[in-house]
Amino acid sequence: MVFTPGPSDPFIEFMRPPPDETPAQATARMKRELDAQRRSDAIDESIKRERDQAKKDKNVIKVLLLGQSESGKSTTLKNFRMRYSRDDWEKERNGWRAVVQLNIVRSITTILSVMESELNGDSSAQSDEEEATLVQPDESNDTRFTERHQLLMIRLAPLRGVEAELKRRLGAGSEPVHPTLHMSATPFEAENDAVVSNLRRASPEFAVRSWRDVLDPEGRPLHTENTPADLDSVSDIIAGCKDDMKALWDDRCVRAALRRRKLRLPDSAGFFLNDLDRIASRDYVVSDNDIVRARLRTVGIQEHRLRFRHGPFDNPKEKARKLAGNGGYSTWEAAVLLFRAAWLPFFDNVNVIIFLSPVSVFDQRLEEDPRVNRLEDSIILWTSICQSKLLAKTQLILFLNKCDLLRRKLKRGVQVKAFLPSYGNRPNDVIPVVKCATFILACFTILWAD
Ligand SMILES: Nc1nc2c(ncn2[C@@H]2O[C@H](COP(=O)(O)OP(=O)(O)OP(=O)(O)O)[C@@H](O)[C@H]2O)c(=O)[nH]1
Ligand SMILES: [Mg+2]
Repeated sequence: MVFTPGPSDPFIEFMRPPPDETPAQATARMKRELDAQRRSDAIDESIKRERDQAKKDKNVIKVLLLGQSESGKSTTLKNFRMRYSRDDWEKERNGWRAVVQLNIVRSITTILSVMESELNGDSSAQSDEEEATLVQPDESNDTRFTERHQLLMIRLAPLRGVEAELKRRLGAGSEPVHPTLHMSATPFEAENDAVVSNLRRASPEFAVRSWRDVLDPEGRPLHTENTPADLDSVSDIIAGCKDDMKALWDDRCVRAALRRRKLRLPDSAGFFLNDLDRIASRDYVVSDNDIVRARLRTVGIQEHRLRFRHGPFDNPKEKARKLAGNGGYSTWEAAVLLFRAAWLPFFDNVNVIIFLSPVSVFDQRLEEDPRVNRLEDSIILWTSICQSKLLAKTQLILFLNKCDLLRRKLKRGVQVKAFLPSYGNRPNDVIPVVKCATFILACFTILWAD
């Protein structure tokens, strides 16, 4: 629309074409005016779009899921998506098959490596006080490996190739990630990376930037070279090894060797060896529970949009207002951040932070920095978050998870005070341990609330 001033407009004199204007000059002038008008319309349009977006954003809650590696960020997000983003969940279901298969194969190859070390006479992990209490009374020389075990190892050797193949496929969509400076055990500020650089060691765990990169909308791994026949060949080998895998996992010599090396596979991420009958078959169908339990280390930033009929954190009054006001939906934007040094830029405009702190890790050390106790690392991270001025208006939510693993660990007789002397003589039970962790972590929120 071209602007035409009215006769009383003071600008009319400026806008009036010169009396001696030639037809060519008139055409050029009109083109200039049209261009100027187009630019002006475009600016108006963009202002309108921004206003509309700002109105929509009022209903968007920005949430960050934070926590150390293996704290359960991806699992928490999966639980939300399973419930609130069911269509996408269903589309990705088959894509998880390769991840579960990789989890199984990885457990088996871990066992094979332990057997190799034992047969080569490599010394097992140093025994300590805890381990001494865990050694079975009947554990003796008859738990040594024999020719039968060697035969099992030979028959299961093809699984090493399957592991490499599955990694190649899953990595193809997202480029596997190698540990870097930013994966260190530090608070999230980057300058602390230098402190632990000399202690860093390579992490053996396969990782991808985002699980969405490896699951296409059709529910199959993204890698274009993967044909259904390729996928079937992996399933065939795994199905063919089922009985041997079961024999390996049920073997008492194997269990004894794992105990000697302090490897508790059932408590480790992505453990599926008790489900071999169901999973190691050609027609395996991935269940919801399998997806939630499947372990795929993610080291990138993932952003997801979830729509809630009413927000998960709404109070009843707010809920009623939303139901009346905008059709009852609010959007929850979740980002899972992993590199600690990458957290800071995302703190701007974030409404909620859900911080995951596993309580079962009091006796574990970080893989990326074996100096650091995992529970202490969680406390350091949480403190950094509570102290951040950028988060002064952000709601902080603390999830203490992995209580089931804590219960199992305490039941086995592992003593909290052996790892955290300050725990003192409090009872070695789940509730007191969780209360104690809550107390310590809550202290920081209160301390820095001002
Ligand atoms: N038993 C038990 N396992 C859990 C719980 N929460 C998470 N897990 C498992 O812990 C493992 C690690 O969880 P993830 O969600 O992958 O952890 P993450 O924080 O995303 O880890 P990174 O991707 O390495 O940063 C997975 O195998 C989960 O199934 C829990 O409450 N109990
Ligand atoms: Mg993850």
